[in-house]
Amino acid sequence: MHCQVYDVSSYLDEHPGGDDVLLRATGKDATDEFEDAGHSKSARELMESFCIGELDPTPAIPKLEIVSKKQELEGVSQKVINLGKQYWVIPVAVGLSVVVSFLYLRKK
Ligand code: HEM
Repeated sequence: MHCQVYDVSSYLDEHPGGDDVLLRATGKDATDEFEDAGHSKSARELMESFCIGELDPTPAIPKLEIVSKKQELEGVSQKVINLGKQYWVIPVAVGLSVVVSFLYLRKK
């Protein structure tokens, strides 16, 4: 709540609002729920005795994938090989048509 972290585990049985509301707010920002309940000044003072720390406002650092130069080159050469594999049909088709036209012209 309010960028602070509270450990209310020892207060569950004593909380006048019940333990269920506290348990439901565990592990998340309960600022709105806390404010909606209209807590008194003494409740806010009591709350401070349960404060265990501050929430770190810095966003989590995204995980980066480490790719070595060698892996990168291997990826490129694999792509070229795959491309070559796909286009074997063209030279074969050209070769076949040359043979067929040669045979056809020889018959004439
Ligand atoms: C360390 C944290 C908290 C403390 C010390 C605390 C303390 C109290 C106290 C003393 C009361 C009695 C009324 C008053 O004096 O204001 C109360 C009532 C209540 N609290 Fe909390 N509270 C805490 C957190 C929360 C949270 C996180 C929620 C909601 C998720 C919550 C929900 C309520 C509700 C619903 C009531 C009943 C209000 C009513 O009957 O009108 N409290 N609390």
